Amino acid sequence: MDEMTRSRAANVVRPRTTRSHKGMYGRVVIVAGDEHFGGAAIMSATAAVYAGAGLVTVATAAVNHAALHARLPEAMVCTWTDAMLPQLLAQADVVVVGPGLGDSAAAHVVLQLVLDTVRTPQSLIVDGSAIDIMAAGHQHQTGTAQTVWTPHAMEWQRLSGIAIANQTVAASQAAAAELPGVVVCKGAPTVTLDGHVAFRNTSGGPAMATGGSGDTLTGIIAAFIGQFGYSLAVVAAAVWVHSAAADMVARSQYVALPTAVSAALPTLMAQLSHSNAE
Ligand SMILES: NC(=O)C1=CN([C@@H]2O[C@H](COP(=O)(O)OP(=O)(O)OC[C@H]3O[C@@H](n4cnc5c(N)ncnc54)[C@H](OP(=O)(O)O)[C@@H]3O)[C@@H](O)[C@H]2O)[C@@H](O)CC1
Ligand SMILES: Nc1ncnc2c1ncn2[C@@H]1O[C@H](COP(=O)(O)OP(=O)(O)O)[C@@H](O)[C@H]1O
Ligand SMILES: [Mg+2]
Repeated sequence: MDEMTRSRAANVVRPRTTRSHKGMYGRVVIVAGDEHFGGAAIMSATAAVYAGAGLVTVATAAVNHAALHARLPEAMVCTWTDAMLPQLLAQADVVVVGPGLGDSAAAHVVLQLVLDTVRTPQSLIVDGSAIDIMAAGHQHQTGTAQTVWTPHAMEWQRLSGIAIANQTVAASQAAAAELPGVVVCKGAPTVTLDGHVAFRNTSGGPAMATGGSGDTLTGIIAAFIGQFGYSLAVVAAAVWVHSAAADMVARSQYVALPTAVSAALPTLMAQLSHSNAE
C-alpha cells in the first residue's frame, strides 16, 4: 500500500501561473443541506472556496441561504428546485452531492437529477446521505461521471456490505473494484483506493472526530479536482491536506473545528506550493 505524505501532496499543490483566471480552477456545484442540515452545506462550500476552487455554487434549502451568504459571500446559491439547477449541473466541472442531503422525497429527486446530468469529463463526489440513498438501492448512478465516494465506516458498511469490523484494505479494494471511480474509506487512518492501488493517509488525528469534518473534506476534494484534475493521487492529496490542516489546528486546540480547518487551508497550501516551487 502506498502512503500519501507531505512531499507527495506538495507535488499536487503546484504554484499558480501569473496568467490565471478563476475559470481555470474549477466550477464547483454543491448539492447539500436540507432544512435541518444547512451547516453541512456551509462547511462543504467553505472548504471548497478556501481550498482554491474557482467558482462555488451551493444548491441548498432556501432557509439556509441567508446563513450561507453571511458566512461565505464568495459562494453563489440556489434551491434544489431552481429552474437553473440542471444547467448549473451540466456546466459544472465538479459536483458534490450528499452532505446534509437527508432522506426526504425532495432529496431523492435532486439526487436523481444529479445522477442523470453529471457525465465524464465532469467529476462527482458522493457523500453522506447520498451514499445512504444509493446504498439502499433507491437510485443508481446512471451517469458515467468520474466518481469519488467518501464514506465513513458505517456508510461504507451500508454501501459495500462489509461490516465495520471486517473493513480491511483487501476487502475494501474488492468492493471498490465493483464501484466506478475512487473510494475514500474515511477513518483512522483514511485509506483512499480505486480497486487496484491504495494510499494510506499519514496525517490527521482524533481532534477531527467532530460533526462536519467529513462535510469539509468533500469541499477540499472538489477544489483539488477542479484545480489539479481527477486522479487517485489528487484525491489522496486532498485527504492529506484536510488532515494536515486539522493537525495545524490541533497543535493549540483540543478539537479541530471544521471551520477552523478550512481557515487553515490557504496558509497550508501556500506552504506546500512554495516547497514545490523550490
Ligand atoms: N452541521 C451539520 O449539518 C452536519 C450534518 N451532517 C450530516 O448528517 C448526515 C448523517 O451523517 P452522520 O455521519 O452523522 O450519521 P450516520 O450516517 O447515521 O453515521 C453515524 C452512525 O454511524 C455509526 N458509526 C459507527 N462507526 C462509525 C465510524 N467509524 N464513523 C462514523 N460513524 C460510525 C455511529 O455509531 P454510534 O455513534 O451510534 O456509536 C452512528 O450510529 C449526513 O448527511 C451528514 O453530512 C453531519 O456531517 C454532521 C454535521
Ligand atoms: N480519530 C481520527 N483520526 C483521524 N481522522 C479522523 C478521526 N476521527 C474522524 N476523522 C476524520 O474526520 C472525518 C469524519 O467524516 P464524517 O464522519 O463523514 O464527518 P461528518 O460529521 O462531517 O459527516 C473523516 O475524514 C475522518 O477520517
Ligand atoms: Mg459525513
